[in-house]
Amino acid sequence: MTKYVAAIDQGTTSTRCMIFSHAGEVVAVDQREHKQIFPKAGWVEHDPKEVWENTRAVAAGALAKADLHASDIAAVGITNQRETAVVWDRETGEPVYNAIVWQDTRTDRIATDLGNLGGGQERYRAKTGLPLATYFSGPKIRWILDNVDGARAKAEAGKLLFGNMDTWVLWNMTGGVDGGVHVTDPTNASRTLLMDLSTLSWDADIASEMGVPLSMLPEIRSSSEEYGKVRERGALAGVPIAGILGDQQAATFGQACLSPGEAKNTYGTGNFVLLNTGTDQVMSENGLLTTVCYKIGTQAPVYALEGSIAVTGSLVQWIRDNLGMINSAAEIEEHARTVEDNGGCYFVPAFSGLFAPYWRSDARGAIVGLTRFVNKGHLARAVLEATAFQTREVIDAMNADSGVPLTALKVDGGMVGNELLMQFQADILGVPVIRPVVAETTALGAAYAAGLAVGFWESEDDIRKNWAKDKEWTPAMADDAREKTFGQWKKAVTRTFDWVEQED
Ligand SMILES: Nc1ncnc2c1ncn2[C@@H]1O[C@H](COP(=O)(O)OP(=O)(O)O)[C@@H](O)[C@H]1O
Ligand SMILES: O=P(O)(O)OC[C@H](O)CO
Repeated sequence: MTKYVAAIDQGTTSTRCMIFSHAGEVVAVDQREHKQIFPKAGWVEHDPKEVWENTRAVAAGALAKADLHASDIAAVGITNQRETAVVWDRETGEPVYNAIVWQDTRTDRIATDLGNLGGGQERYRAKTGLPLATYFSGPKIRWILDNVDGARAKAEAGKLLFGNMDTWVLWNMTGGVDGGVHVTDPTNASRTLLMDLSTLSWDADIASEMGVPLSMLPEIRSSSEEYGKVRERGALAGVPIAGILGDQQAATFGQACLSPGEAKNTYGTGNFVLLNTGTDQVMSENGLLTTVCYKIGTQAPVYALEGSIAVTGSLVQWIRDNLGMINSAAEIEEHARTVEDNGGCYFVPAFSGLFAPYWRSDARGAIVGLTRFVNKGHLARAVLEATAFQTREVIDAMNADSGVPLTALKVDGGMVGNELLMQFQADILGVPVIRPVVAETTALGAAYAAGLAVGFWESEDDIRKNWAKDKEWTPAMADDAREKTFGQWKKAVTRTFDWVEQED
């Protein structure tokens, strides 16, 4: 009997393959980073072919590290950075343009123009659960078809395919031009601005208004079922691909947030707080998204409220790569520990505008409160505190929308190894912050979706049983100090508004 399940985690900065045991323990990991391409201010691209090469390499790498063969793997799940859009030629398999990444703001004008059509903003939100913003895939597809020579004509002739990274990876893994499967799941489809949240199908009116031919769009299946088998040439040859979840929904699943009212926060390139709302679609009045949390086989879809924050861990990367202030992400904590507090300094990283709860594409980053007193340590603190303050803002919005205050927050992702940040997060929220033993919940969630489909795990109870607490941080800050510093943060945020003129 096969003893393991694999997951491909195609993230914003890297691609990983992880292999898990039945107990949900990590057996092997292989990971490769890909280039971040910044052709101009506000633009962010990835090379889809590099991502696919990395996927193949890490799949082979993880198997080799664990000394396993494809026949030891019961199923593979795919999880991915969401919204990032790839358009490729179905006959050659060649992308017609680089992948336009979720952080990219070039579609500002397209989003504004769509919003100006009759009832735009509200109509989109009511149907798709999303605000019309640069973040989502639909306007990115429109941009490619409008700007790449010959692309629109080819798309209208049925020669081009669209996919988020899940679909691009799945299509290639199942054979590409030789019979690749063109499929997505509702968690990814719900991030395009093109899917009707109630029917889980593409909305023909919106697609037509957006200028996206339906023939380009993948078939929407569930998050947990067999879509196809890995092509014979590849590592993992013949293994069923049986789970797809957008990375934030995968982390929610991997954190066993399987009942209404349970929430998690993932600290990666950005932060994403998801609250499971069960089979109810809760429409936010406070700047959150309504999204599909998961759909297991033929079961009813489960929905979530989401607070998406564009820049958190990537601010630490920026301090490392663009300023050279630290050599590694972990080093930021050492600098932050040299001081008692932020010295009055606040860093609002509105590099891609501001996402939830503001949705301001006209905002840009700002460091405020500077005096000659402020040193490297204060700046390091301000960088880490920015993540915690932004999280507090989306949790406040969530509490207001749901009417039920959160009592504890489960956390995961690359930044949760930062103890200073985790303590400050508990302080600024005023509720405990809890980290699980397996912090790789994104890949684990995709593995669970795939494993459930093939009977490797029997039910969601197996997922609950596998979850175990590693560490908990309890709030230690006085209420007045908390509200004072949070008030200063909110004031700092207003200083970033109205900075850029509309982008063409
Ligand atoms: N100890 C740390 N302190 C602060 N930030 C960290 C630390 N370790 C990693 N990070 C940040 O976490 C992010 C990586 O997290 P990860 O979950 O791997 O990201 P993603 O899946 O979004 O690519 C990076 O942006 C990095 O700067
Ligand atoms: O790849 P990550 O972990 O930065 O996640 C990106 C999100 O899916 C964007 O919505």
